[in-house]
Amino acid sequence: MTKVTVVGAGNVGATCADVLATREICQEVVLVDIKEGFAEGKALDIAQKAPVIGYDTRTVGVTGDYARTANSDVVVITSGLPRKPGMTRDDLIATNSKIVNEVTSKIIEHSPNAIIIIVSNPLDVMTYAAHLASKKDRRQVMGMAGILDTARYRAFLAEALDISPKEIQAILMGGHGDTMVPLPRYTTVAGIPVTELIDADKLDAIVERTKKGGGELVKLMGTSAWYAPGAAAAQMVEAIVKNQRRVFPVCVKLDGEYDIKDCYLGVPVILGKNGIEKIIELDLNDDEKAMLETSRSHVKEVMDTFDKMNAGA
Ligand SMILES: NC(=O)C1=CN([C@@H]2O[C@H](COP(=O)(O)OP(=O)(O)OC[C@H]3O[C@@H](n4cnc5c(N)ncnc54)[C@H](O)[C@@H]3O)[C@@H](O)[C@H]2O)C=CC1
Ligand SMILES: O=C([O-])CC(=O)C(=O)O
Repeated sequence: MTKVTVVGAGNVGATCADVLATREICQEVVLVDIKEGFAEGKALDIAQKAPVIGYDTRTVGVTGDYARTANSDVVVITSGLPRKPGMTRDDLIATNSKIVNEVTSKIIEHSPNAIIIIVSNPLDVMTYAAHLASKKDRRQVMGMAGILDTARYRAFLAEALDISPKEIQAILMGGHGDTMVPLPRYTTVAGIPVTELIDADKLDAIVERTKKGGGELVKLMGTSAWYAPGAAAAQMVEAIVKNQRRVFPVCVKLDGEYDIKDCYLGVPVILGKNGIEKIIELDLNDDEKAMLETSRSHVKEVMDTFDKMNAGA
């Protein structure tokens, strides 16, 4: 039986659980929250949708009962505060690092073999926090951001070109923030380089909109997005539990790849039953390397803030 736990039954966690169940990605989903009754309610609602839509996945909700999460194959951590208008993702570090530390330790106690996917922000540094707390191999602790960021980029391109978003293949690198590095040189429309189909200035505008894509939604809604993020995390779970070996941008600790060490950044990987099966190293040009370095140095600064907070704790 494939069992997946989603910690945090808020907007992103509940959406992820709903996609996992609706698409029958696993047999059982356990939703956990600290708000009394909240996860139970969300799980019951998803279970009651099953007869209408027609799916078999069982959905269970618990309040802080980690014993019920035991022997999960994959755990998605979405617990933590979302940002409000005027905040950056990095502003969430103090609250969310405590939550991610605590939750990861409890998860590992009951599911030592689980592959962990972090969603909580600031994403790259929360992946670092979970990796430290779990003491697991770096291939088994990863962050979800790149699928979401490329989905935004692909959606904007599809709209501009008036074509199906399914036709757009893209990859993107770097931290999950305004320094992310979309890669138009590696973007195609059914195999046709996107640069042959769209003017450079329009493409530049789409790249800029993508970088600030999370903030655009926060401004519109007063809190951050959940449909695309929840679905993106579920897509990573699917690649792992079905050993699909799909290629996605995923946040992982770099250990010499791209000449970067000890930093958590989004890079193209092959995702399969062991987690990160392989990191793909692209032959970046000088401009792309410079953008990746800017992103690395920003993430490293936030990692240093995390280290200082922990040293003082
Ligand atoms: N990586 C990415 O691309 C994205 C990341 N995010 C991040 O995901 C996180 C969740 O966002 P939302 O679901 O919108 O927030 P939300 O506020 O709707 O849900 C968060 C849930 O976490 C729960 N929680 C807090 N502490 C907990 C603990 N110790 N144990 C279990 N549950 C706990 C809360 O009770 C709440 O139900 C935020 O940090 C947000 O910034 C959101 C969208 C995209
Ligand atoms: O923008 C936020 O705070 C949430 C997030 O990471 C995203 O939607 O990309």
